[in-house]
Amino acid sequence: MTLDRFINFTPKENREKVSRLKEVLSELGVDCARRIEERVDLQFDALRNLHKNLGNDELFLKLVLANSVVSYQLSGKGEDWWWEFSRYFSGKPPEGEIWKAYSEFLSSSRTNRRLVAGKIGRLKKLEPFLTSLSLDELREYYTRGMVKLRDDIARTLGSKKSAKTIVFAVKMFGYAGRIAFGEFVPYTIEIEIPDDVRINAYTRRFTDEKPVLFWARIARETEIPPLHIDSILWPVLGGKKEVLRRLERHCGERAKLILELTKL
Ligand SMILES: Nc1nc2[nH]c(O)nc2c(=O)[nH]1
Repeated sequence: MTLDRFINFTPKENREKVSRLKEVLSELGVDCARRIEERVDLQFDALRNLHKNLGNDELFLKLVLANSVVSYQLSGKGEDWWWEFSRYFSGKPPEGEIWKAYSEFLSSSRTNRRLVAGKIGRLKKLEPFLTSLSLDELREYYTRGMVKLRDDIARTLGSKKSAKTIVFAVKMFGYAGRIAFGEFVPYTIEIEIPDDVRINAYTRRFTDEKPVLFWARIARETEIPPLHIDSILWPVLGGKKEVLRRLERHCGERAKLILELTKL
């Protein structure tokens, strides 16, 4: 029996704000999340650029997984990191082991300079898993909803299934799968939101509950999977001017609702 059962922990939350949050999210829905992912999120563009330049679906998908598991403690904005990744490997595709290519890449990176030894260690652990995968197996992970992918990466790295980089790898693989296979597979409700600094700070406006638990509940109540909620929130919370311009250009009337979320 855990201590939680003895302590009556009721998270404090701002009910009015949470109620409006749910109304806005429900009105936007998964369709709008998809539009933001594909037309507004600069990370999606970075992946499209890499895919075009590599001309190799299998390598592309594996690089996206590798990059996701070292996407933490960045020294710049996530959008800039994914573009740095895209440009670097467009010009210098790895010819051998991916972790070795990262030793060189991270030593010159502007946006991912911290904890480099630990990040290379994670990539070394991931390497046999990536090497073992064929393009058909990667396709199967994608078309079956990516839960097995999450479980297999978590086991390989010895991480929790809800760890930020694990669920984030699923998010980015969802982008990459769409680009490589030309088919949209929605994220499933059981995969948690990546609990990064942006999402964590935003969650505090509504509740003192753990972000992952809070967004899992909001996901159930709005029927929008947490990773799609992340896609609605994350780009606009970054406040990049280019993102705001794209939002106005591609989301029409719904841009106002999305911007309202940033003011809650
Ligand atoms: N929650 C999210 N965290 C991120 N970090 C990063 O580099 N990209 C993301 C993202 O899309 N969501």
